[in-house]
Amino acid sequence: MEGMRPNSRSGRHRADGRVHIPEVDPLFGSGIRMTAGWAQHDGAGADLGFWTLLWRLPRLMRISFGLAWHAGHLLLPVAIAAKLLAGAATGVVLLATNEALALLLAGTPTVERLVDALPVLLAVAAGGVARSLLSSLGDATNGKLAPRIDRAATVKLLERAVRVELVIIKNAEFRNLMSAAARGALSARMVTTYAIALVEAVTGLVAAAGVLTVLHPMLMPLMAAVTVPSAWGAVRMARARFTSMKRWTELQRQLETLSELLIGASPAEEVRAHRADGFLLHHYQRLARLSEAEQARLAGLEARTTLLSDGVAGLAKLGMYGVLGALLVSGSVRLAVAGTVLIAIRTGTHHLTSLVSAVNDLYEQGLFVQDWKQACDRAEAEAIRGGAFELTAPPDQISVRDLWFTYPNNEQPSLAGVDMTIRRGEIVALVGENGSGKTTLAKVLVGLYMPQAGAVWWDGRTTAEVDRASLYDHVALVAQDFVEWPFTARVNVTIGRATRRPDADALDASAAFGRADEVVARLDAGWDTLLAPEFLGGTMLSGGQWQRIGLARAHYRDAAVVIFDEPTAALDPRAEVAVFERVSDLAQEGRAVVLVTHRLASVRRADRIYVLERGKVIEQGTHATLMALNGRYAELYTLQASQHQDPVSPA
Ligand SMILES: Nc1ncnc2c1ncn2[C@@H]1O[C@H](COP(=O)(O)OP(=O)(O)OP(=O)(O)O)[C@@H](O)[C@H]1O
Repeated sequence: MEGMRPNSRSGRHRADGRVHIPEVDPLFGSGIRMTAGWAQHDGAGADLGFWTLLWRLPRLMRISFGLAWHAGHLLLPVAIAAKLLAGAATGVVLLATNEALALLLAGTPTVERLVDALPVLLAVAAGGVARSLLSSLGDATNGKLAPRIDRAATVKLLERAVRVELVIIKNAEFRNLMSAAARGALSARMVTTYAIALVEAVTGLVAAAGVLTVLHPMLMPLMAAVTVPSAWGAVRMARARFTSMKRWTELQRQLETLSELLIGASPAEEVRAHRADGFLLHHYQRLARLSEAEQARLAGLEARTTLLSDGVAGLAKLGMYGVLGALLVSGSVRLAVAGTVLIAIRTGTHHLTSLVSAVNDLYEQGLFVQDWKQACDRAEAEAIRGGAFELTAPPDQISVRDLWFTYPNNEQPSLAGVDMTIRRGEIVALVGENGSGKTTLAKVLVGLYMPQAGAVWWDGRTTAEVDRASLYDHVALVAQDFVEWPFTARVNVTIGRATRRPDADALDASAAFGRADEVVARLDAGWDTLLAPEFLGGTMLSGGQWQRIGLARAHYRDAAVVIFDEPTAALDPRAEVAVFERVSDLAQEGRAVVLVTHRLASVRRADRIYVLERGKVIEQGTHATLMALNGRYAELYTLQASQHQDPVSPA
């Protein structure tokens, strides 16, 4: 337990700030909470005293207010001003009430006295109406502002995230920050909502306290004595709810995971065939009971806290009545003032309770907004910063010299001193065992990753010198894990070059290249079929059908440098042969083709083959020279070829 500090019975905070649930769950081990960035602030307020929260609030609110100003300009000041004026109206209503009571209770009630009190009574009513109108104006303005903040925060995060270097966006720590930031974008609107509620609570409280002080200096401490127990109850319950939420959120996520597994489409086959349904349902019930127990515990605590705070407040009220009575008897206050005091104390208690809960909510949501800010700043700092040189024409040759590349958090380099060259009109094949660095090399070649040492030359410029967007303009990529866009078949191909004007001939040619024409012909709505079974009317494609669509997309991109990373892994033999023939055509048309594959029969036609092992090129040459060399390539090739021969029958 070194490096931990006790927090609650349900969990401990480690020195690194992550939550550790001590009980080991039979399904989730020590909990899934620790992996999710957004979960780290849930219940954050539970660790701090109320005054510490108050002290840290302005810094958190500054970020949200900046965003609110950017999203809605005057809307936030208008909402705050409306709530301030509503608070002032509360003060006016209290003072007018006091006047009215003074007039009405000055002696035995008569019609004249009532008539005299009428203007003041009208002022009480008008003040009440004004307060409601102003408060509603504040709420309506905030209602207009909140979705704008939402959009502004989310769009800012998306715009920045999409420009981040690939190596960073794939990093686990950055992914956690992004997941917290996505939640923070939603929290930004809540911070302003709670801040406006806070303004209303503070002004209401100040109005009540101010009126009491004006009436008699002794009355303000009286209100404090009556409201403090309620405030204590509110703080205690807010804290208890936070602490409980830690456990509840954890259980809730586990329950959601189980219910997704039970009703989800992708695990459905295995859930049935392996009869996992009973197992999953049993654990769902078990965890749901835990969640129920936690909620029941909280309800019990709430009841006890309310009882205690109400009891103490009752005693305080008794004392207050005693003091009020003494003041009345001694003639220090009039009967009318005593009536106003009771109303003011009720108003003050209400606003104090709202204030406490607004501060708690503000702090917790503010932490998420801080994550959003941090993620936006980090994304900006990690944005792709290419050189200034615009690559208007495609390169004639790409070459790498003594190239070294190590992924962040890896100790071993994935590329260690690689030399290679590819020219337009050539097919270069990268082969080697799993993890030898083929995919990494292909990505470094086209500027998706930047080498730590050595350089990738696109003609006379390195990838670091050129503007990266202009470089990507000349690249088409069929990645191993190519994207299955949840859009129509047409968009799935044309997104390869979304800026191109619709061109039916080009679309047909690309479909023919990847043999996607056969796939589209079988779709109910042809090119307009939605390829996303998760949406109504969507269709599901097989792995090989998707691969054909991916190939068509790369062709539609019409780029001079084409990377094929295992382009035929899911294709049937006929489609595979056809695709490899068309890959040769691409080279003959003057493109530079990099082919990463384990199907060695298909690399025989390559102009050069590079054999990689642990990030190094160990052999290179044509198929014929490598076979003659009788090294690793020849060994792998012979091994694969032998799979196609009939087994020798035992004599
Ligand atoms: N995003 C990543 N983060 C960290 N390490 C990575 C990442 N991608 C690859 N690696 C590591 O880099 C090395 C080379 O991986 P690479 O994907 O380039 O191999 P490959 O030759 O293409 O393998 P395969 O034939 O299995 O596709 C491996 O050791 C792998 O673990």
